[in-house]
Amino acid sequence: MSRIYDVAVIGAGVVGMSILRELTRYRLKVCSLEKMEDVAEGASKANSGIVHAGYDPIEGTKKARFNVEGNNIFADVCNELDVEYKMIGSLVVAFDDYEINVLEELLQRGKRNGVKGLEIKSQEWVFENEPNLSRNIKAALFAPYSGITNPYKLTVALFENAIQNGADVIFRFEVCKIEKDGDYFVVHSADSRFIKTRVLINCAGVHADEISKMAGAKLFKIYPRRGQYYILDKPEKMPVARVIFQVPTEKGKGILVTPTVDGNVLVGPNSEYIDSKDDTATTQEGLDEVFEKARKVLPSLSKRDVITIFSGIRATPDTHDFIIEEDEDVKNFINVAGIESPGLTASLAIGRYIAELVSRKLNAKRNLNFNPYREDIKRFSKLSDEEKERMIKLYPSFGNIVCRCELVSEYEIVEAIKRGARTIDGIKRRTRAGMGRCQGGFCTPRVIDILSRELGVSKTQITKFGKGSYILTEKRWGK
Ligand SMILES: O=P(O)(O)OC[C@H](O)CO
Ligand code: FES
Repeated sequence: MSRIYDVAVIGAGVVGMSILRELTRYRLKVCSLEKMEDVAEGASKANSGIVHAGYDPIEGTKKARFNVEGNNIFADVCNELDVEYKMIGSLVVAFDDYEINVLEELLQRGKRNGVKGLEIKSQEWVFENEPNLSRNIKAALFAPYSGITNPYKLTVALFENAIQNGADVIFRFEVCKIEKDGDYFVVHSADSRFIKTRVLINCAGVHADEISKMAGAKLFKIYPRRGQYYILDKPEKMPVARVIFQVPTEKGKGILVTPTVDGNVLVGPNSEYIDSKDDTATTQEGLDEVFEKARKVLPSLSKRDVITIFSGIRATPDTHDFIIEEDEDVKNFINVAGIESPGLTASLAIGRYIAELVSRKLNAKRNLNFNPYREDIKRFSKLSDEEKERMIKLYPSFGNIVCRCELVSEYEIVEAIKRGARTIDGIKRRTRAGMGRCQGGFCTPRVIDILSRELGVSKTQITKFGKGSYILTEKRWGK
């Protein structure tokens, strides 16, 4: 296989997919190269899903610029892509005078970064508006334009819209060598495929330092920094209405408590440097740290409500800021690296910035057929009874519930497969089948059946996330 492109993006996380989608606004042949079987397999599937206001990053940094720009456009892009985004606001809570001073610093920094609406609220205001928070809280910084989204659904939506507009995404393409051939980069995969491209963009997340080195470009280091989380069952009444942060420390923004757009409660993350870039284990120590710190803010937090735990790995750069630049020595090689928090918020603005930069560089014309709109899969759980009836008449499989915890129909699972899901996790992230209270105990075998039927492969070929993560084996004993 060999294909020739104008632009190739390495890595199909939220940043890579945002850049890819923005590139399709121009008349360019573009692709993304992804080593896994699906999009959002790295940090994009395991983070807090927070759309930050922009008071945290130091003024003048790329983090500050793209955080604020990203926040400003987030609602519009989510609207175009039919992705949930709720601007619920956030509080940073302070427990003593020292922390109240930190709130003041954050307020001033936020103003310098161009963040609107920041206010320090009194203890009374906090208790009136967030009655379940600890009575030891003395004040809080309120940011009305902070919000929440679903990070992997956003990545999927960007991917689908990029494909709709003519981009290619090549999966299972693990980049192992990058060479120059005249004006082209030749990018080789571990399984002996290659593509050629005029511009190469490095969005390889925790592996971005290795890719930059492979291209002979800037040397930097990405340190994997893990964060562990709890997800709580959907409560009858949300214990918090906003994203609740504690004051940041040198370890980051600290452990937060937030509603998710899907109606669960998310608690985490801690912050620990680890040796392996792939070590997404959770540990008792890490989870205990998360729970204790979160309980300080929300004393009613109970482990009885936990339905699952997970960890995600931040791509922390040794430069202390996002690395977003064309390489000084390797022309047409662009690093978009070290995109740790607030990377999700920044991703949409980074996409626009890079696509404009590349279009100028290649003198590309506008793609007049670009369609910014993408429609989400119709969801059984979201429709009224009349709408459900109408859908079931049109598509009988809409009336067959596969995941009873999250009320996901067979129609939704088949639709997710048509749109590119190939694994159990791919189905889970697109439909929520497996994300309910029983964590897939009931629905996973049925999802395997549907994947096997729709893809025309045996059930033993179905994986959780590709790369040998098989669920079933052939029967090898007895009759
Ligand atoms: O601890 P930080 O600063 O990396 O931030 C992690 C937050 O959960 C970001 O949403
Ligand atoms: S039935 Fe799907 S998560 Fe419980």
